[in-house]
Amino acid sequence: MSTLRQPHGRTGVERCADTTLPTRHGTFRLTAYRDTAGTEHVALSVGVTDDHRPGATPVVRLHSECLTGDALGSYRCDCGEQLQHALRTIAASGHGALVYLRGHEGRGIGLVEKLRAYALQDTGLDTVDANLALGHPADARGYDAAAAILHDLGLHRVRLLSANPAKERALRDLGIAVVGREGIAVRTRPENARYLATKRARMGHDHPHVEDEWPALLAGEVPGSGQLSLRYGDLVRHRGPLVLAQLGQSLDGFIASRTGDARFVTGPQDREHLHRLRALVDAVVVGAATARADDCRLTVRDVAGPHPVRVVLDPRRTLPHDAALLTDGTAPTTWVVGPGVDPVPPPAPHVRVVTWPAEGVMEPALVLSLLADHGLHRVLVEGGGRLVSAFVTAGVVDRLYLTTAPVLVGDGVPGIRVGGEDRMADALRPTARRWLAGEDVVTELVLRPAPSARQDEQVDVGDDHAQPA
Ligand SMILES: Nc1nc2c(ncn2[C@@H]2O[C@H](COP(=O)(O)OP(=O)(O)OP(=O)(O)O)[C@@H](O)[C@H]2O)c(=O)[nH]1
Ligand SMILES: [Zn+2]
Repeated sequence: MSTLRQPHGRTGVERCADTTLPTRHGTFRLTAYRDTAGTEHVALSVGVTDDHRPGATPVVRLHSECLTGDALGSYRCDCGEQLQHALRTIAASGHGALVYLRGHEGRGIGLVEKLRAYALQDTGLDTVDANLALGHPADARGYDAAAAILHDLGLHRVRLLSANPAKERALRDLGIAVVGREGIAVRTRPENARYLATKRARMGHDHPHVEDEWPALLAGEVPGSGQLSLRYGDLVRHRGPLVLAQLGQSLDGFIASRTGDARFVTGPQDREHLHRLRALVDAVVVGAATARADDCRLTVRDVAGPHPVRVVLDPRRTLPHDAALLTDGTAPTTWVVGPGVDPVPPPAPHVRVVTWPAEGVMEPALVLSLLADHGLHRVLVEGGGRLVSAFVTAGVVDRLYLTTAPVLVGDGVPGIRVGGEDRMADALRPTARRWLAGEDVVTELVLRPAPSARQDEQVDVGDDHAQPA
């Protein structure tokens, strides 16, 4: 196996080994190359065979080696997350390749020089000026070997995963037809914010960042394959009524202590996630007991976005008149009360009182149809545990977001409870995706798959270890 490929550029490559590599994203074909300068590279591919069958345009990533980011998990750059993200995207596409380019370390200046550049950045220089101060170009990378590898694999026409227009231009010049290019948006962290900003401001990078992704999602678009798009894209794409439910509970299944103290079971990242869900729905629904206990406002504060209508289900009219939902006019409140006398004094102008026609339980399906009558079709059921459990048990919830915090409460207000089964095999085990939110784990359970939904339980939606930037 030793074909020398030198079709367009100066540097050619020789294919040296062909094997497989099982990874967390699935098993890739792993092809090793040595270029004419002696540098060794690898390509991880799926659905790429030597008989070069035509098909959908493959997804390709040219990944520049970054020891600190890829192997050591550095947050100074976004390489590690981009690498995992790209492998996942390529695996999910079923047809594509990631070319891992050695010799590109530090944008081609090498590891030691990159670390010297880091030291200069510690004194205030940005990533471009640090390179220049060391006598290097801002970017010393070449893509001849990458193009030769793509040609060798039969990938002459590609969709490129990159925010760097220079990579696209280089590949075009080397005979690869780039029919699309899409950046990989990863979360900006305090540690890499300046680096990412410099890449955009001084190096022509043009990919959406999480900060840019969110406004697009709010506007009803799913901008690429960034973390937020993966997490919330399905909700944005969803047409028609949508019912979400959310609970944050301890590992042993409680949403509050036995005195009702619920501050705070889960951490700030879960709160941010909850606020994103709120911003993506028309209405949030809580039970009166929760509204009383937490005196919650149910508005969107941790992220940008519109406030949903706040709906409180209060069959016995127990919500006090000074409850935040009745006094804070930031967002409209719909107070659904059981039959009886009208509230005295009359509620504030932002409160609409809706009288439930019957005494007793407010059936979830009927609550949803009442909300639909008021134009509220996308609904988030937020608590407490009994209300969320009732909606889940009634089979009306599309997705349940259950966040578990590494805390043991022992006794308290129960979180999710569904009807038990005798046999484990009969237990509710829906399709699930999960991600870390700081210390907590968010699990998304798809209780009612949308007809067109992808089976994407393998999708890695990224972890939030850092505080929201
Ligand atoms: N010299 C230098 N290199 C860096 C620095 N930070 C990251 N790198 C290197 O930059 C390379 C990655 O390039 P980036 O500019 O982050 O991204 P890109 O490959 O141009 O664009 P994408 O395709 O969108 O990822 C890796 O080889 C890193 O080692 C730095 O501060 N100085
Ligand atoms: Zn890096």
